[in-house]
Order: sequence, then structure tokens, then C-alpha cells
Amino acid sequence: MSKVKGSILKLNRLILFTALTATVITFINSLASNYQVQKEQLVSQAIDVNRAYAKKLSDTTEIFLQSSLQQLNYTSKVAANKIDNLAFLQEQTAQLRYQTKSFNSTLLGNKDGIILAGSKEVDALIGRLGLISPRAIEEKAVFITEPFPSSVSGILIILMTVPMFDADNQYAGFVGGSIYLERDNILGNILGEHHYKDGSTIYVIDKSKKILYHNDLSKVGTFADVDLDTVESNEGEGGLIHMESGEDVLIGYSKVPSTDWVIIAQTPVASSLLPLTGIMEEVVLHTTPITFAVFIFVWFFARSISSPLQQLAEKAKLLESPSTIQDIEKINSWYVESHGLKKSILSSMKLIHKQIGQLQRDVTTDPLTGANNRRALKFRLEQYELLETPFSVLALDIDYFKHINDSYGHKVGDDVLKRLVELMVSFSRDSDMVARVGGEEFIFILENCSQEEAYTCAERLRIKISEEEFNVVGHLTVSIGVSSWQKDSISIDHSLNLADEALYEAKGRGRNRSVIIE
Ligand SMILES: Nc1nc2c(ncn2[C@@H]2O[C@H](COP(=O)(O)OP(=O)(O)OP(=O)(O)O)[C@@H](O)[C@H]2O)c(=O)[nH]1
Repeated sequence: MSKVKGSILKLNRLILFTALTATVITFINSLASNYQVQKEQLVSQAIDVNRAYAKKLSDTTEIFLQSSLQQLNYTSKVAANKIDNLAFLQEQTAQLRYQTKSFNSTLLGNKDGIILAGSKEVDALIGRLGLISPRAIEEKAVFITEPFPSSVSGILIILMTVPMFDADNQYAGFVGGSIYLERDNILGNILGEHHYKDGSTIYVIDKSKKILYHNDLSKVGTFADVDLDTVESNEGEGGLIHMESGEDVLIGYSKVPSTDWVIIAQTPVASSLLPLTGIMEEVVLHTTPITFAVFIFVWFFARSISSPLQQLAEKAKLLESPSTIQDIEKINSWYVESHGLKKSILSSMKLIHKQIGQLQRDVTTDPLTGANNRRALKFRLEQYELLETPFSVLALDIDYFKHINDSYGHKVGDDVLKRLVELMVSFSRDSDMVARVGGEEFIFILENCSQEEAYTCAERLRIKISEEEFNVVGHLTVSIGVSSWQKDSISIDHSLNLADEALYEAKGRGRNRSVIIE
């Protein structure tokens, strides 16, 4: 199927283009949706991990707080009744400080808030009113402070206190342990083991968002750039949050039950999505061969769709070729439309061939007798001349045919002509030709036949006709003039004239004979 105009495309190219576009769009679409799904999964995974981790840390911190309070409780019980024994009190607070690593410093105050004993970190406070003492005395219960600057070192600390009650259940003072937020402390031991290289951070804030713990110590005491009310999540304690700094982070958080502290595990979105590049490379690697295979399949498919149409178009051009119909029949029209088209072309072609055949017959045949006419004779003689095929001519004329017409009528004369042609055709070989060239004049062409052989044939034909019983008419005779033609002899026209002359001679000699003019 050649390109007829600039704007007309070949069918297989059209299918290919459509399929290619569809494949590329599908490929891009699958990459885009894959990217989206993978991204959402990574984000959701990071949030889940952070949420679970924050919860685990808050549970651990709660256990630590409870065990620390138990230690303080124990000391308060043993110290409450020996409040006057300073050496004992000193020993108890030292034990509290060094037997466990829960506190950075320990202290013990009486019911007036005067610090009676403590670990060496609070030596400067002994005998003085502690900074937090009024609150502890006022609470007379377990009390965990918000971060405040230590009156001794100036660094931020948290103090946990439990009350002491003597044997008469009278308030006798308090025992406290502090955590130095800006130094190595127990929170660091609990929370600091885990901080990731991928930019993840663990930090603890109190209800005022002041940072109590951060793996970057310089941030302790500052206010966190996080507003948990703006977390974009529809499930649990975690989700995406847009930081005031402009960074998007994925957080999971969990409250410590006995305090208002919140432990936050936080990962930048960008670092959570780092594996995405590798995943997408894998996806591309795996989908490309399939996409390529689909494309090849479509290419073959496009070719097999267009092929029958292309062949039909090519063959339909060769209308005159005798093999066209067989060639079209051989075309594999495997789908309904091409099959329908093939059938239509075939039936049109058969009809055209039939009509052409009929026309050809009409043009070259005598309508009365079915014998060849002058045009067919001329065409045959031109071929002989071209191919230099030798032949002989019998010019045959019915004797006294006028008499037959006059005696029996024109219709009977016609029947005689038809029967005569039948006789001559049955007498001829395949390569010979019988042509009607006048009312009752015929030319009999004998291919590859010498003049002598032709004469013999003429005589046999003449006798055969004379022996025939014609309907109504009975017997009749014919006269025959014989001539021949071969390459480099006379012209074909001349040989026909010679046959005519010979016929005239035959008539002149009394008819019912064959004559050759030497
Ligand atoms: N029935 C019939 N007669 C035809 C046809 N064509 C020509 N004829 C007749 O053929 C006759 C030919 O007569 P002529 O030329 O005088 O020759 P002839 O009577 O055969 O005499 P010779 O040829 O001299 O033996 C005429 O009567 C024509 O009318 C035809 O198609 N059908």
C-alpha cells in the first residue's frame, strides 16, 4: 500500500503509532502510579516505624520514672525517722546517687525546705533553702518539675521529689533526684542509643514544647518547632508535618503517662524517600522488557492486520492478469473485515472478467454462427507474422447458397451456415481457426501446415461437407481456394488474395472442388 498523498498514512504505521502511543502512555502511567504507591508506602512505613518506636521509648521512659520514684520512695521511708542523723541522711542520698544511674544528683530537705543532705553535686545547697523546696513542701506528694535552671550550676534540670512522712505520719520533708538535661543523663541512656544516620531524630518535649531531651544537646531547653495539632494523619499518633523551617517530616509520637512529656521520633520525608530511586530503577528494569515485548507483539499484529489489505490492494490493481483471481484467493484474510473485502473484490473481479470475456467474445465472434470474425482473423494473422509462424489458408464458399435461401427461406439458410461452422470446427485442430468473412464465405487457417497438406485437408473437408445431410436442404457442396504463407515468402494479404483467387478459380471450374494457384 503506497502512500497516495502526504496526509494519508499506511495502516500498519497508523496501528503502530496508536499502539506505540498507548504503550508509552501506559508505561509512563504505570511508572507514575508505581511511584505514587511506593511513595505512599514508604511514607506510611516511616510513620509506622516512628510511631512504634516512640511508643516503645515512652513505655521504657515510664518504667524508668516509676522505678526512679520507687528508689526515692525507699530512701524517703528509711530517712523519715532519722531526719536528725545527718550522717545517715548523707549516706542515703549518696547511695541513691551512686547505686543507680537514675539521677545526676540527689538531695534531701526537711519540712521547712532546708537541704539537709545530698550528693556532692549539691554540696553548695546544704543548710540552705532549696530553689524548688517551697513547691515540694506545698505538693506533699510525688512531684516532677518542669525544666528549670539549677541554682548551683545554672544548667537546665528536672527534679523528681517524693514526700517523707515520719512514724506519726507527719510530713518530715522530701527526697529528690535530679536529671541534668544538658549533660549525659539517664534519658540519654534510654533514648540516645538510637539515632539514625538517615537524619532521624528522637526528642522529648514537655507540655510547653520545651525540649527535655534531644540527641543534639544544644537544642535542650529550646522550644520545639513542632505543633502536634497540625499533624496530617488519620490514624494514631503520627503523620506528616510541615515544620516552620519549611522541611516536611514524618513523625510518630507517644505521651509518657505519668508526665506531660511527649516522645517524638522524626524522619525527614526526603530521607524516607531515598530508597524510591532504587525501587523505581528496579520497576523500570522489570517493566521495560515487557513493554518492549508488547511493542514487538503489536508490531507483528499491525503487520498481520495490514498485510491482507495491502495484498488485496496490490492484486486488485492487476485486473487484467489471468492469475489475479487465484492470487487473491490465496491471500490469508484471517479477520472478518479483510475476509469480507476479499470476497467483495473476488466477486467484482469475477464479474468484470466475465463481462470482459463476453465483450472479447462479442468483439471477435460472429453472432450468427459463433465462428471467429474478421477482427479475430486479423489479430491471429498479425500474431503469425510477428512470430513468423507458417500457415495455410482455405477460402471456402458454399455453392449456390442464394438458391438455398431462395428455396427454403433465410432462416434455413442461417441454419445451414451454423451447421457448416460446426462441421468445420469439428474438423479443425486446436491450433486451427475458422472465421466467417462474408455471408457464406469462410476462411480456414491451418497452423504449421504446408500447401500440399492444406490441399489434402481441403479435399477431405469438402468431401465431408458434401456427405453431410443438412436439415431441410439435404446435401450441398462447397468450393475451396488453397494458399499458404511462410516467413520471407509473400505477404500475408497476398496469400489471402491467392486463396480468394483459387476459390474464384474453383467456382469457375464448376464448383465442388479445391484449387491451388501455383
Ligand atoms: N441465410 C443467409 N443468407 C445470407 C447471409 N449472408 C449472405 N447471404 C446470402 O448468400 C447469398 C450469396 O449469393 P451469391 O453471392 O450470389 O452466391 P451463391 O448463390 O452462393 O453462388 P456462388 O457463390 O456463385 O456459388 C445471397 O443470397 C445472400 O443473401 C446470411 O447471413 N444468411
